[in-house]
Amino acid sequence: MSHNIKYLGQEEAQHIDEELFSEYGFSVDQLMELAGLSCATAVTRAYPLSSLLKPRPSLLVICGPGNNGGDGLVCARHLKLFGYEPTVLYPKRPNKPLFQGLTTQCEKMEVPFLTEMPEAAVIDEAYNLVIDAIFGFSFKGAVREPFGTILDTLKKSTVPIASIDIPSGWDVEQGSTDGLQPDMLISLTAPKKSAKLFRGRYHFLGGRFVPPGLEKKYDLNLPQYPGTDCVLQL
Ligand SMILES: NC(=O)C1=CN([C@@H]2O[C@H](COP(=O)(O)OP(=O)(O)OC[C@H]3O[C@@H](n4cnc5c(N)ncnc54)[C@H](OP(=O)(O)O)[C@@H]3O)[C@@H](O)[C@H]2O)[C@H](O)CC1
Ligand SMILES: [K+]
Repeated sequence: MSHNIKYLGQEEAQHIDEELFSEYGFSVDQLMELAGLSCATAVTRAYPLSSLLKPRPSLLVICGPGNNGGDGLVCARHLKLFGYEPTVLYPKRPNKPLFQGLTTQCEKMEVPFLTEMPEAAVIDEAYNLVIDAIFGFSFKGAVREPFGTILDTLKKSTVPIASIDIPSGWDVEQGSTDGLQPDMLISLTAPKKSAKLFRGRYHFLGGRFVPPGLEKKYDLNLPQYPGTDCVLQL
């Protein structure tokens, strides 16, 4: 789609996020729910149940320690409601009611949690898709464990990866030459600068919650979402 949508720098993305909470009155769990629902919906568009190659509609959702990981938990819960079989790996869990609640919600939805990262060959055998909810727009510096090992394993796996907001391990603005190469990217609010280097098949925009004043202030120039859809293919 040809549209002059703005690609955000890291600080700009963080400022927009802060303003949504401070000036515009949203709460984190509200936006996370909408972001995660967008991600689950985008996955159903790119990988409908009928297109999956394995007999069971199994997905592996890997969640990191920040809000990107929270989006992943919400996404997993909605994908379960949509008929998929997500399994979650959540190795570093923040001690905060928001994330504890999202974890309980997944458990009550009978979404299994793994205790360790499977080998690449096991992932290839068991899952149709990996959802990468490890790092979002606050990622900085060299990857720290256990996520370095997790990302190395993902690079060895041949299962397609759908990344939420940023391919994890990529610099938010500069990307990465030897990093993950996801098949899908779901940009939230607006794409980040590194999204220009995305070479996968599906780029979706989600997070249909931006008030007009904020869109104008940051010149986001967002495309119009069709009808009542919460996602848009870019
Ligand atoms: N406005 C929106 O569009 C919304 C987007 N949402 C999602 O939120 C993320 C951004 O969430 P945030 O919590 O700010 O940050 P991250 O999830 O990217 O990650 C922060 C945690 O990651 C750890 N971290 C950072 N760098 C490294 C590294 N090099 N190695 C290992 N770990 C790293 C960091 O750890 P600390 O040690 O510093 O604690 C953080 O814990 C955005 O991308 C969207 O997905 C919201 O859901 C809704 C609004
Ligand atoms: K990610």
